[in-house]
Order: sequence, then structure tokens, then C-alpha cells
Amino acid sequence: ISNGWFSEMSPMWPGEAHSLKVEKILFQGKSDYQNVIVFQSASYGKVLVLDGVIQVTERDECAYQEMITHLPLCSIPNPKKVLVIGGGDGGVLREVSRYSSVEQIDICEIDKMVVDVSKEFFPKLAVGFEDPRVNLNIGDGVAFLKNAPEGTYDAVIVDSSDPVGPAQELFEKPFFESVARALRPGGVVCTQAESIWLHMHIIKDIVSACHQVFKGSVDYAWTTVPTYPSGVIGFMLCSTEGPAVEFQKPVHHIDESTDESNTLKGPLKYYNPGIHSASFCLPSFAKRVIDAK
Ligand SMILES: NCCCN[C@H]1CC[C@H](N)CC1
Repeated sequence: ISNGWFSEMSPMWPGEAHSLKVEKILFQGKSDYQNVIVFQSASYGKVLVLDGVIQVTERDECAYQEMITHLPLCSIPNPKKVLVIGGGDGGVLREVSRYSSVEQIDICEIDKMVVDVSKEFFPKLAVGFEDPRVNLNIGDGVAFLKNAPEGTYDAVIVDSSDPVGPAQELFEKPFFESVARALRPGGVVCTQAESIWLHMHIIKDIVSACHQVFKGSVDYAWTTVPTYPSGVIGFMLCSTEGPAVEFQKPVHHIDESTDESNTLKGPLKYYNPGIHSASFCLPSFAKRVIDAK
């Protein structure tokens, strides 16, 4: 942070950096896994940064948390058991807790400091931890999945940081295989899948690994998040062999009218059925890589 600005630099997006004006640094720490910073920005509310990379801001987190959750959960009729890998800020838990059909929400976050910092500085995200259906595990998602009984989950959501550092193995085939084993037939997974403007090479490898591992549907969706690099982020949507899942046609309808204004959850700010279907439409440079047979 220099002369009041934070610039997000990484070898993951060489030659460019999104900057936010810093009003006040609220927390600085180093966990067993990464450097953790929280600052009050001038225009995006509070910001959580891990190893110099923006994870969430109060102003635009809704886009990411709502899309990564509702794209998979609105694609299956009756989600009951959901697993979140990563997601220690609680935002995905907040979105999963909107489903009355859900009975069990397991979460496996490797870094306890992320949970503690979110509870202290991001109450609108950490509200997700208050749901009685949530079981919090602090540990490595890869090990957690290896110990999960086969066919346990209807949905797995992989809310990870970038494949540089603790989350690296969450982008590799062995991990996808352990996800497939933990899902029931026709179960769905949604993973954070980087930017079509910056990471087509990473996306190409993820898509290829997913086609080898998931014998149901394999699809890629994307959305806007102003404070993520290049202003967009994508998601892999995959299902295991079993009852067919058509990700582009949501079977479950939630929209801005779902009124939770009486709770910290509030109504949906971003997701709606139109955005759901539109998010699978790709620009040609991405389509030719992602849809290539
Ligand atoms: N719940 C925190 C979001 C983590 N996902 C982000 C995607 C974009 C990355 N550059 C940083 C992590």
C-alpha cells in the first residue's frame, strides 16, 4: 500500500494491477498459510486481501457469492447435502442457507484466520456461519474429501483463491476425482475458474480434466466482479453420471423477490434466472477453447 492506494499485483496477471484507494488499514496478520489484510476502501467498503490478492469487497461480493452458489443449486431439484471447500469468509454459506431443502452444510476451510477475520470485519458474510445446519472444519479440503464417504453430497462448491499458494491443488485432476467420488450420481460441483481474459490456458486444462472426471455435464459460466482481475470471474459447472443436469436451464427459481430483508442475508442483489442462463454465453475466443471437443 503506497500513498494511500492498494494495487493488486500478481504473476497471475502480469503487467496490470487494479487499485483501490485505502482509507484505513483495519487488520494485518500472517497465518500459517498466507498474509491477511483488511482495509476500509474509499469506494468498495471493507476489502479482504490474502497474499496481496483481493478476495472479497463489501460492495461487489454479492456477484461472486450468489453466482457460485445459485448456478449449481438452482440446477438440481432438491439439494440436501452441500459441501463448501474454502469459503472461509462465510459468504457462500449465507447463500446456501437460503435453501429450505438443504439439511446439512459442511465447510472445509484451511485457514482459521480467514474465518476469524471475517467474523470480526465482515458480519454480512460471516452471518453464514450462524446457520445451525453448518458444520465448520478447519483443514485441507483435499484430505477432507478423501475421508468423505462415497456419494455423500448433492453439491460441492469450491470457493478457492488462485492456483498460487494454498489453493494450487484444488485446480488439479486428483482433486476433481475426489470431488466426483464424494458426489451422488447426478450430483453437481461448481468451482472458481478464473478469468477468460487472463487465464484461458488454465481454463483449458481445467476443462480437459473435468471432461475426464465428470461423466455428466461439463459447462463454464462467467460473471462480472469489478474488483477481481480483468473484472470477470468464471465457474466450472460439472455433474457426475446419473440423472441429467442441464446447467443452462435452472430447475429451481429464486430471484430478487425472495425477501430476507429481516435478516443480515437481505434479498439477492445479483443472481436471477435470466443472469443464470446468460452466464453460459461465451465470447468466441473462449468458446472455441471451452467448447472444443
Ligand atoms: N470467497 C472468496 C473469493 C475467492 N475467490 C477469488 C477469485 C478471484 C481470485 N483472484 C481471488 C480469489
